[in-house]
Amino acid sequence: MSSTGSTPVSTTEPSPAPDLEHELAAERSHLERATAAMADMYEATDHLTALASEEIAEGSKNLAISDITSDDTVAFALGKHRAQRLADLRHRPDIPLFFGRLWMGEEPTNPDEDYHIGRRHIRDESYHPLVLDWRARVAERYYRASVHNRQDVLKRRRFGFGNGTITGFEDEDLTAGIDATSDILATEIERPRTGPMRDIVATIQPEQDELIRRALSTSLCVQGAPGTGKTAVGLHRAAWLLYTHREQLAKNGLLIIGPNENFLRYISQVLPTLGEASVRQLTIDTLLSTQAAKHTDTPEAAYIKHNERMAEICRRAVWSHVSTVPTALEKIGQEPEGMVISDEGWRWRLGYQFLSDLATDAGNEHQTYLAGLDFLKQGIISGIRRQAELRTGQSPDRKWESKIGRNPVVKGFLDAIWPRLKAKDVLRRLYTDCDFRAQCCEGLLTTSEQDHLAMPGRSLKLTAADIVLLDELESCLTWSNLSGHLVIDEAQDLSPMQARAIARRSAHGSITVLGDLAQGTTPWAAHSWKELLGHLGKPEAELCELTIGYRVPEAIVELANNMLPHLDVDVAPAKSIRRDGKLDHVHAPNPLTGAKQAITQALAEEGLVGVIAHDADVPALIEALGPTLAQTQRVEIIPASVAKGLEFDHVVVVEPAHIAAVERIGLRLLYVAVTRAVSRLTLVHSLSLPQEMGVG
Ligand SMILES: Nc1ncnc2c1ncn2[C@@H]1O[C@H](COP(=O)(O)OP(=O)(O)OP(=O)(O)O)[C@@H](O)[C@H]1O
Repeated sequence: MSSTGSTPVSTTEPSPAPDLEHELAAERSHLERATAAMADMYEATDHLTALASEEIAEGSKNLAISDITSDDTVAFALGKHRAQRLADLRHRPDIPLFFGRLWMGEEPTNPDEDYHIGRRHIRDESYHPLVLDWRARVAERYYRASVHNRQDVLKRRRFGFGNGTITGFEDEDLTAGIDATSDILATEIERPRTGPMRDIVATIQPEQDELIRRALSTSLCVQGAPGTGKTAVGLHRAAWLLYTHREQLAKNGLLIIGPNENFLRYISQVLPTLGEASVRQLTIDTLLSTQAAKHTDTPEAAYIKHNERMAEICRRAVWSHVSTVPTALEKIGQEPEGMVISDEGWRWRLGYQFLSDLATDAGNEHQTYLAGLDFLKQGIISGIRRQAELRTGQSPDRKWESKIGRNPVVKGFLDAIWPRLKAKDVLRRLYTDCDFRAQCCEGLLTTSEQDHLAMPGRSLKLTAADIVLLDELESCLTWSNLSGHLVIDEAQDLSPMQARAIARRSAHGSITVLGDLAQGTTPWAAHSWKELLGHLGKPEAELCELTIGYRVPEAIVELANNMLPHLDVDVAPAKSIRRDGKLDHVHAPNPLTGAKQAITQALAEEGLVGVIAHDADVPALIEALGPTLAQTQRVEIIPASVAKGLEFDHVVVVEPAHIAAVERIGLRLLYVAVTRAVSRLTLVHSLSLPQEMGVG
């Protein structure tokens, strides 16, 4: 295949070689036309939306604040839409308007169709497409067609770009029957990382495209070794879903959930460059509001609170408040045979059997506590209404019904048999009432485990795990909100209880779960996707595995694969498509001085340098490096616990044995750290390297 240098080269052309310079000039002029057409689209959008806003503003003149009308709401929405649309149409010279071209048909010399493929649709004044959005149906062939399955494609062209202009292209003749490799793809994958994550829209691989374009109704779980493109797939899937199901998702929402703010910052630019600036990207803590926690659990308490057994304990804690009919009748001073309700001279009787059947149905047929209470109340009102209809021959109205609902006997009975509950009160009772706790935890937690839930005093000191439990309790009381589609990255780290909270937010939607069991570093990290998918409420989700590594070069992948058998998970190792890259290990009596030298050397090359150390070693490292190195734009110092998902051209891992020594998860933290390297990895150590690394 051709190279992407400043001169275009084409090697796989079937027929007489075209005049490449002439072709390049034609492509550049197409780029100019597309750029001009996009500027026209910008102008037209600006003009139209400004007119509509003016009209609405004119109509709202002289209105008082209290007169806010639906027009004002429309104006607000329109303003927001306008800003987004204009931002999307604004030309950014650093983002090429197209990256590929497809010729389709049967006759290689006379194609029927010819499309340029880019990040967004661009049309000329007569609505003729100049660039097709990569998400359009026909563009799928750009990613999937091969010599083995041509899908009507005759030729595929990939463009090389530099400084906002086309520097070259390479052509692939799909009718020639020979597989080809792409220099443009290789260059793109090996390009130095200079900032946040980029989109991969120009070089999406067939196995990735397969996942990106899976139907909205399909829930997917993508397991993949480090650097196999899981995050990239998740983000491009989000963009594809929004394009294909815009209206539906505008109503029901699409959310991206990531492990921490660092990670969200790193991925934050991908969707906006794909024209999707309004997607909400949240950490799991923001989604569940756990940052509001003012207190911290002991590790033992946190572990128990995140365990799936807590789901049943919460269920019992709520439903155990339901009393029996005889107890409730006694409590409100009524006879065991039933309840007598007086209302404006009338006396209505509801017998024991009627009440008992109603209470049983309320418990059996309603999955939430408050829905059960409502069913019971409505049942009592209907029972009385039926008697009223028989006696008076008339059907009472709604006003009468709500009066009966407020009747002291009816209210007293409902409070006694089915007291109104608040999630916080239930949690407080679980933590402070020893007998109640024992009753709810029976057969689920040992007594010493139960003790970790105990809390002295009456005031609830909420921890992050407590907030997740409140969410669970809340869901036993009433239904939570639902969402259209959720993309959950680094999902292996979710606890069963966090997964259940997510499940409640996507009960009627679908999800894309991305992760790597080998990178699980929370105390409750998943060991099996099947189990986690069950907690996420999607046991039927399709499980797929990606194994081709696009980030980590072969020599470093080999090191990571040495560690894999020691990580206690059953996942496939990565196969890197990158033959470049360098792995060094430097023995330094003082690892801080060694790190300083390694960073200085790393800075001699292009790209970002990530320095990863045991969390506790980070302050000393920053001090040792001094302000010049520690604050260099190209150097980032990362505690091992938050390195997940990130990548750097050169990674310096400081004292790997310290990281590996972290209880239970040390080796996995080290596995994550070494797999952040795009080109070069230096291991700086004074202690012996952990033997699981299999390094000399
Ligand atoms: N088809 C592709 N073309 C070009 N670059 C790609 C492609 N697929 C993935 N990459 C690049 O490979 C790197 C790794 O991708 P990504 O972060 O999505 O992997 P991951 O599987 O989520 O990794 P990890 O498990 O380590 O977080 C990124 O820089 C991404 O842009």
